[in-house]
Amino acid sequence: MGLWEVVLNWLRSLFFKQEMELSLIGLQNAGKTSLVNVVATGGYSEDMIPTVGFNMRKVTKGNVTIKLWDLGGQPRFRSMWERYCRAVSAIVYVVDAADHNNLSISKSELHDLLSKPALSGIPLLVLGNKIDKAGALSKDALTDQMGLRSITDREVCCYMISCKNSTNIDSVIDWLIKHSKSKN
Ligand SMILES: Nc1nc2c(ncn2[C@@H]2O[C@H](COP(=O)(O)OP(=O)(O)OP(=O)(O)O)[C@@H](O)[C@H]2O)c(=O)[nH]1
Ligand SMILES: [Mg+2]
Repeated sequence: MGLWEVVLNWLRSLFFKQEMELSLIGLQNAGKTSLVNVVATGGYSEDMIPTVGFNMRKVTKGNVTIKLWDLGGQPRFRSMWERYCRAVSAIVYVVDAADHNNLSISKSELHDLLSKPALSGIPLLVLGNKIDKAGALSKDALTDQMGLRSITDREVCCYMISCKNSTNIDSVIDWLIKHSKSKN
């Protein structure tokens, strides 16, 4: 990119809204819909209804409008994950870091998804959620158990978060905004 183009893009970003599209993926009960609520309104509830199919939400942060596809994580909805990931700027994969019993299935669903040719190269943000719970894994342990070091064909980033306590939600939003800009 030439200098003139960089300056133009910067000027454009000051005056025009940018849009990005994201998909939120992960097993049922991981906290995907809770994350959408926390990012959109800051609200958190224990009393959540499992997502049937998918929901679409638009959230505006600064001059970036983020279109979020919040997908259902139950087994019957997993076959549609790939379809909703094809056009996105990034895939956000949410894991319940305190649910040790479901980690290996979460890992295999993630690696299955990433093996789809249509999704090659799409940046991946893995979020270990529920770190407020006793027994939640550390980032290192989660990285290990999810096999994240073996993913070398795309940019991979991992944060440990709590939707309940709003821990690290700012870092997530910063990462998302950064990836919307690099796309334009
Ligand atoms: N302790 C704790 N519980 C959380 C946190 N985030 C979400 N939960 C709880 O986890 C449960 C499931 O949350 P959802 O956001 O509905 O999970 P989901 O991934 O959207 O589930 P599906 O829509 O079925 O795929 C709810 O009872 C939430 O209150 C967190 O950070 N800490
Ligand atoms: Mg949901």
